[in-house]
Amino acid sequence: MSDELLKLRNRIDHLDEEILARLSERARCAQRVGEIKQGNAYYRPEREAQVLRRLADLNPGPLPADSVKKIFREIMSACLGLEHPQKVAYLGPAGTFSESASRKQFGSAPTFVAMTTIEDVFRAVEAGNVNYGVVPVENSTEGAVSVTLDLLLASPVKVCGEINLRIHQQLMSRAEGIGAARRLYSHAQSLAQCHEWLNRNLPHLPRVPVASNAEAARMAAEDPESCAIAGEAAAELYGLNILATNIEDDPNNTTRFLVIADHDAGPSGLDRTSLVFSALNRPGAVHALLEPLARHGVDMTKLQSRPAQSGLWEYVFYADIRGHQRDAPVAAALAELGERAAFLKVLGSYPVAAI
Ligand SMILES: C=C(O[C@@H]1C=C(C(=O)O)C=C[C@H]1O)C(=O)O
Repeated sequence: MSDELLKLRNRIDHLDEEILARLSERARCAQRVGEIKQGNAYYRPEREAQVLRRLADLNPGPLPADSVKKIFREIMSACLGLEHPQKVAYLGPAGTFSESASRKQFGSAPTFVAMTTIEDVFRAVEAGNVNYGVVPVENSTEGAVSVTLDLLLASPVKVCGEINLRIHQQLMSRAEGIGAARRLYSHAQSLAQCHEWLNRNLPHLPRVPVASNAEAARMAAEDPESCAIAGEAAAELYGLNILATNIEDDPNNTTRFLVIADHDAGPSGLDRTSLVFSALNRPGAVHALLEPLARHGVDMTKLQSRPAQSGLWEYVFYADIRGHQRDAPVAAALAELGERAAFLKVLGSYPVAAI
């Protein structure tokens, strides 16, 4: 081994010892924070977002800010686990994009529980069987997830976080090439998202829609004459070879998830608030409701309508606005909106996705 290589490796060993000593000190601080919280919510998404944003700003390189955030995401995950072990429910089965989104937000320390339906995720949080739930709320190409919107209206849970996940689709199989494949499994939505790529590259391979991407990967693991389209996590879980990467037709395809809990988040300095309200059925009613937001300078980042369960042609509106409900302009605008609306429910304030 060259002298220089040896020296560099010794230096890295020494730095690792320093990092480990500091990590242990950090973990002891977090343990003490946990004792001070005395059973109140241990997970503080606003604080985690601040930590990630601050370190990304301070980052001197050469590591990219994204790598720094991922490393600190795991450090905080382990520290939170020391304070109190966390349980997170998501829309299963294991290996779906919902699981990847959950890990992106919580790191790998919690116990992740796969649920069969979005409603089961809500019920698990409401019953206190888990601390947090992760549910998809909208996709950049498919639009809103209406089941989630309806459950948010009816359920007492709060929104305490958001997660944006880029959806990358991978072609995978047990074999090392596509030659022997007789069929392709995937969820119908993923087949649609890769439609053009498939028409170009595998026009004659029969496409078989199944219940989820993860199920497609599981079936491809059992059937050597098949392949599947799913996310990277599913390939890893079922030991499949990735034959073609990122085959989705729209490279910006993103799904937004919400984190639900029995509490929302404190102000982080860069927040969003989700609300749902209904308008009286008269001309100009929606405009009158939104007017206070504009007057107080509160930006709206989403407005979506859904038919109300109560009556024919009555609508409820889901809005996301910038800012925390405790920020003065947001609080003033919400108070006025509440007076004018037939119904207003603030679903929660939470930090804008930091990772
Ligand atoms: C240490 C704390 O508890 C948790 C762990 C954090 C961390 O490791 O930095 C940050 C926020 C909390 O989710 C805290 O609240 O400060």
